[in-house]
Amino acid sequence: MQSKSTSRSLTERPTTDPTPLFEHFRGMHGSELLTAAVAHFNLFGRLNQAPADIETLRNELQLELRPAIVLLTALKAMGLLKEIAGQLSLTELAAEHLVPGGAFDCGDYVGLAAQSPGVLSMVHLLKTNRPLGSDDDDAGGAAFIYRDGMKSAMEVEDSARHFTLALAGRAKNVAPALADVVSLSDAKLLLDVGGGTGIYSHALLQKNPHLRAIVFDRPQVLKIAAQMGEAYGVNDRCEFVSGDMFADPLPEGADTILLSNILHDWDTPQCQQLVDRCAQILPPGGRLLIHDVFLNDALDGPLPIALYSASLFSFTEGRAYSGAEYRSMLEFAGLKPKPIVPTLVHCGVLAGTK
Ligand SMILES: C[S@@+](CC[C@H](N)C(=O)[O-])C[C@H]1O[C@@H](n2cnc3c(N)ncnc32)[C@H](O)[C@@H]1O
Repeated sequence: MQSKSTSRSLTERPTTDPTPLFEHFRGMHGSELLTAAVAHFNLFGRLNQAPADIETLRNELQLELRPAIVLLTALKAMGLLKEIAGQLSLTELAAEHLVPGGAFDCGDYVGLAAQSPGVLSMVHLLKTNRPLGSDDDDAGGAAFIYRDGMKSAMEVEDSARHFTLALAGRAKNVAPALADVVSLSDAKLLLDVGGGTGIYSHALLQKNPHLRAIVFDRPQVLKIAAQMGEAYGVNDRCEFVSGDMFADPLPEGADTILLSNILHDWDTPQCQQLVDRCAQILPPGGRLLIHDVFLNDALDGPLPIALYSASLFSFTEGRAYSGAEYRSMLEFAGLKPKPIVPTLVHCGVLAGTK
């Protein structure tokens, strides 16, 4: 076992900001969604006829609410659609360049990508509203999410390891920032629900020598979290508890609960269920920390978050939510939201106190 003196540090931020790398990686969803709208859904031709509200549009396009929000949010963030009093219409840019038959229409040019594998896959996902890997018997199951009855990659050692370690790349960079901006000087026990690598807990433990933590996740994932905890020298104050965050009792006694990159994996009823479950076990004065990305309250950007939302939509049953959406979940659960504090890579922390 590594001694504390040689443990790796999670208290120092990286020298350079890795955010552009994440933006380039997620940028592919921009072309997929634009091409889908132009060449598969004829969205610009349709909206050129008349403005429409989201319900009308999604009925016509045969889209459920989650894919419709993902697609329309991205197009608004690209400056192609605007929404006034609930009515979606074309911006000047889209009206001039994306309406079929227009003098300066470039739709056929965008349509060159119509049959590319990424676009076809996105169109399929938008139409079916099911995450990658979840329905195909030959696929390994959905990444990052597990609930009763679902085929999940997180239940199988190799795939759980693969997906969990992939998230370590972001966590190592962002966790020092989270530990910087969240003051846990008065906290005693942190519960990290769906903690994954546990790196956010490990950073908070390194920053707060009096703190103890419980990382709660699926059994195969916790193998990685325990190895990480050892490397970061915090396992004497960190416990690893396995369970299903929807069905099993959450470990009690924590004054602080962390939901880091969890709610964006789920649709709104599951998000509310998780926030409620966390709120129920907090003592008065306790806090729930939502560490995530945040769309504008009008669901019209920022573009990097709108494109990340498409990535979340593809892999999971969730999407990116706005601060307003999260605040209403907290308030519904009886928690008082505080202002969002940025961390890194477009993430921020929104605390709700009981
Ligand atoms: C996107 S990852 C976030 C991991 C970590 N909190 C982070 O920010 O890097 C989602 C985590 O939730 C866990 N998870 C998904 N469904 C779960 C369930 N029903 N019960 C417990 N953990 C679950 C996954 O195994 C995964 O580690």
